[in-house]
Amino acid sequence: MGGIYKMRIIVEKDYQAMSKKAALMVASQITLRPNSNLGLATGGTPLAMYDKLIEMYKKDEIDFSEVQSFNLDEYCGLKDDHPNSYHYYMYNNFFNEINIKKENVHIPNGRAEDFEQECRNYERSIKKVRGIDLQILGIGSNGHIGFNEPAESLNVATEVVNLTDETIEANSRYFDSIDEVPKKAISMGMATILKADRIILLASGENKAEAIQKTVSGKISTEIPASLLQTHPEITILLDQEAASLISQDELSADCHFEICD
Ligand SMILES: N[C@@H]1[C@@H](O)[C@H](O)[C@@H](COP(=O)(O)O)O[C@@H]1O
Repeated sequence: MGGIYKMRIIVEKDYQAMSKKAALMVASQITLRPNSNLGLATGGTPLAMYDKLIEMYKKDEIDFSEVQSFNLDEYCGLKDDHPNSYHYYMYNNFFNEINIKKENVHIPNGRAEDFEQECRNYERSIKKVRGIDLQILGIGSNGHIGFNEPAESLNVATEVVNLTDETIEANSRYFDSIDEVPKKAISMGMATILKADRIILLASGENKAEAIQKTVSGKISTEIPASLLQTHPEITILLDQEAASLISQDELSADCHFEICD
């Protein structure tokens, strides 16, 4: 079989090399389609990718003027200018340094008066632009993507979600204390994510190795939400060596492409 359904796993030697490759992939997408719709992620992992994209923009190698962006998620209850809100993160780490138009930036409103309406509107705003061309994802150490936490069933569309204790604890490293971490967030659902034409999942470091091993293992479980990515026709898993350290090549499904870069 030619195998159009092929998961690509690319292992780069370290975090910087992984981030550079991710930035090049995003840049190619924008070069091919200047009015691309990008799905964007927060967290520590994509920070160096954003830095590299800023560098490329400053060298006139990419133009974001026609790009639309859609963030995966936002905490409920934090003001946009709270240093831990994903609004603040995106402007502070990326948007303020590039020429994306403010009206083309979409981030769920974690302080909406009517959350259900906000979630429906968010889904509608993605549909209105004919969907996401390229979705960037990180992964939680429990296998979550966006804020789709391990559970018996997962949300299809954008919804308000309860964060698990594990996620609250993991994300408390960005807050002054664990009590300050919001307990709820708005997150794109699994179908919202899986509808993207292309997906790149980034993971770096040993603490992601187990989640990555389960994500690519050839089995799907709602207890590892990222494992559903194995059903996507255009998925690239971009890793550093530590994050890839528990992958056993025998476990990978036959149509998986595995590549180790020097
Ligand atoms: N909702 C975000 C995810 O989108 C992100 O992938 C994850 C991992 O974050 P980090 O990259 O900091 O490990 O954290 C948060 O929970």
